[in-house]
Amino acid sequence: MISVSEAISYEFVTGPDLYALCQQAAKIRDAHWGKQLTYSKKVFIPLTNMCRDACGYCTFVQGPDSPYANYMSPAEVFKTAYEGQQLACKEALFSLGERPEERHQKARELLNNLGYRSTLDYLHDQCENVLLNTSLLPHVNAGALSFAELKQLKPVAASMGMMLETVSNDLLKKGQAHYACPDKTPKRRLDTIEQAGKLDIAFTTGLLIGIGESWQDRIHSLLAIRERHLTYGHIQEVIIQNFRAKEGTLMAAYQEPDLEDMKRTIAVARLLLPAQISIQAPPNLEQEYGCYINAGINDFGGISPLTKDFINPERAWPQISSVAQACQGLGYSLAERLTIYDRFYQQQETYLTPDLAHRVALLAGQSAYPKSHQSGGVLA
Ligand SMILES: O=c1nc2n(C[C@H](O)[C@H](O)[C@H](O)CO)c3cc(O)ccc3cc-2c(=O)[nH]1
Ligand SMILES: C[C@H]1O[C@@H](n2cnc3c(N)ncnc32)[C@H](O)[C@@H]1O
Ligand code: MET
Ligand code: SF4
Repeated sequence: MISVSEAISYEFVTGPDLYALCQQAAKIRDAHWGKQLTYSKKVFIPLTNMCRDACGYCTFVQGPDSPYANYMSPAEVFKTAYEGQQLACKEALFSLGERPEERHQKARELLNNLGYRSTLDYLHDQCENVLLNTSLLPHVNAGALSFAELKQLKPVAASMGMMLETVSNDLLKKGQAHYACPDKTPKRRLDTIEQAGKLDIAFTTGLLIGIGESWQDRIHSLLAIRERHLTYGHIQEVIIQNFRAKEGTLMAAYQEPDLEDMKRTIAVARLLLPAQISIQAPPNLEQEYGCYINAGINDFGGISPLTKDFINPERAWPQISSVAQACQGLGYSLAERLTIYDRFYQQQETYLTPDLAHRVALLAGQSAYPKSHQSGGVLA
């Protein structure tokens, strides 16, 4: 693993050529993860599209005056999860806006109609709804959370996540991606990762690429994740996600990162992070997603046979068979995994309640759940 001083001084951008960098990264990936890539068969549950933040790239969010602003009802949550189960999905990905009731009267009213005062209390109970009525494992992506909130959710989610996005404070300024986003301050994001570590939650995080951050910011973001993982050992995957420009947003005309930029960032992530952390990139946000394999990813994240990617609804999921073909063309196989990686399931007393551990065991029996490839400490 590269040292901090090496990482910061390393001239990843102008230095090693992209081909050599990718080869180095792929070698580390092959040594740790073997010739197998993974994905998780999931349904997307956009519990609410209201939010107190206003990210300059987001089309998921709906303002209080929008006719589409909503909370899903318990019946809708159940229906989505149940239909997913019928299609052999094993993950219920709860992804939602952050604390809308703290900003919008409309959100308070909608929540009140459901019998709640807090979105996170409602989220907790809807994870329970999925657990009580289906075999799916909830994964919670609810943005920045406190120690108490993470602790409350731990018994009802097999894993959780939150994109760090970037450690750059510059993007909080007027006209930038994170202006007017109290939940996107690097401090709150880093604190969430830290608290999840203290609570032994198998955690997903990641970088959003091309939202105005510099190369140095990307390296510092990766190092910040690495530092916390070296303390707590809880980071299961790091997503390298490319920004997609959307009509009607502040960043509609903003340049999207190109494939080279993505490949270089993926390779750098693979070189900077411990090998046991999975590197994921979504296959629906890039036509040439097969190229990510050569840059060192070992995972494609959640793919749904039922629901669209509500955050990028115009970007359809590729067929799982097409992803498998892309893998095979490069000498890799594609296997299904669960939302919690095997390494954490192997430490179930720490990371899961007995009930969740039992459910993971049942689902693992239904899929070729990839086992951890190598043991070893967090420094592996
Ligand atoms: O379909 C999506 N899934 C997203 N996922 C889900 C992910 O694809 C998988 O469900 C997880 O890898 C399961 O382990 C996220 C999960 C997180 O914890 C944090 C951020 C994301 C972001 C997305 C996203 O933009 N679109
Ligand atoms: C779930 C995650 O999706 C990401 N996200 C939100 N909007 C976009 C976009 N336009 N392009 C790519 N990713 C996006 C954010 O980083 C959020 O945390
Ligand atoms: N609001 C959360 C975040 O931005 C998760 C969903 S984003 C559409 O991290
Ligand atoms: S990206 Fe997440 S936090 Fe930002 S506006 Fe959209 S829902 Fe809210």
